[in-house]
Amino acid sequence: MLHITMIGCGAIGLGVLELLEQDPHLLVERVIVPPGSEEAIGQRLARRSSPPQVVTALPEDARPDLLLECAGHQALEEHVLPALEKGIACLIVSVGALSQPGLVERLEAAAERGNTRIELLPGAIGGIDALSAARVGGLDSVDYTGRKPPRAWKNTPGEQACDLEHISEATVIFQGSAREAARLYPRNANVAATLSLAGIGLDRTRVTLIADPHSEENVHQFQARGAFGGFELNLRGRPLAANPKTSALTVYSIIRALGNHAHGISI
Ligand SMILES: NC(=O)C1=CN([C@@H]2O[C@H](COP(=O)(O)OP(=O)(O)OC[C@H]3O[C@@H](n4cnc5c(N)ncnc54)[C@H](OP(=O)(O)O)[C@@H]3O)[C@@H](O)[C@H]2O)C=CC1
Ligand SMILES: O=C([O-])CC(=O)C(=O)O
Repeated sequence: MLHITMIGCGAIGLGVLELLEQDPHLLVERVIVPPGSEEAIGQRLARRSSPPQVVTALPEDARPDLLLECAGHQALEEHVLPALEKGIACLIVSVGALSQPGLVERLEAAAERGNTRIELLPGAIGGIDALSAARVGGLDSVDYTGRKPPRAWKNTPGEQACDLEHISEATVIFQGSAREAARLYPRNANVAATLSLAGIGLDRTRVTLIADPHSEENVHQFQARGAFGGFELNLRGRPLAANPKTSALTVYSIIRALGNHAHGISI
């Protein structure tokens, strides 16, 4: 059985706990939450059959088999970097954090010193295997469009770009590089960052973000061109009820990745 510590217990974290109850090979034994929320989250988890321990940092002597991040960009600096140094393998979904200059190099160096690995999960998007394979032959362009209902852009700079409550047509709220998208939209542009890191980088990947009052889904589209040929993907993700910014596929992507670590066959 693999022992997992999970960072963050919000929409994704609760979804992961729910689904892992079915799998005897995987146990979330501990969750790391922000200081001040231990009691509320502890009470929420107490109803579960085997509730994880709730802490605000990884205990000094703890050595989980895997550390799973589903908290937000800040958690990489706070929890993932020190865990890698200690030799703990980490899986992350807040991939947009890697747009911060120097963080990729620091994560890589920490993993090397700890003789371990950090895995960037595909989360809400698919096709990362094909895109990163295509990169080997050379890529000319990758263009990404993220389209979500207006409620998914609340508390983002999208509020300054348009009147989210009253738009009647699909409205472009951002156009620029994936690096800029990930910085301005940390909770909505992790897919843009993932595509960039698999493809032609954060500065060359062109991103368009759209608030669309006619969409009930989080739609992720990209086109890639290169020596391999061409590739288009259009993924219509169902948002999680607990967080309209986040697609349900992100939870399933985590379950798949954890299963691949625990089971005899990985796919
Ligand atoms: N790769 C992908 O495709 C996707 C990636 N994501 C990433 O996953 C993250 C989580 O998504 P989701 O679950 O929907 O968000 P939620 O806001 O529902 O949950 C995040 C939880 O993590 C907690 N948290 C925040 N910072 C820390 C920290 N430093 N240490 C421990 N806990 C922390 C939050 O606490 P509090 O509310 O008190 O701040 C909250 O309870 C997103 O912020 C985004 O970065 C999301 C969707 C897709
Ligand atoms: O869950 C999604 O649809 C994608 C998302 O939020 C992100 O890219 O950060």
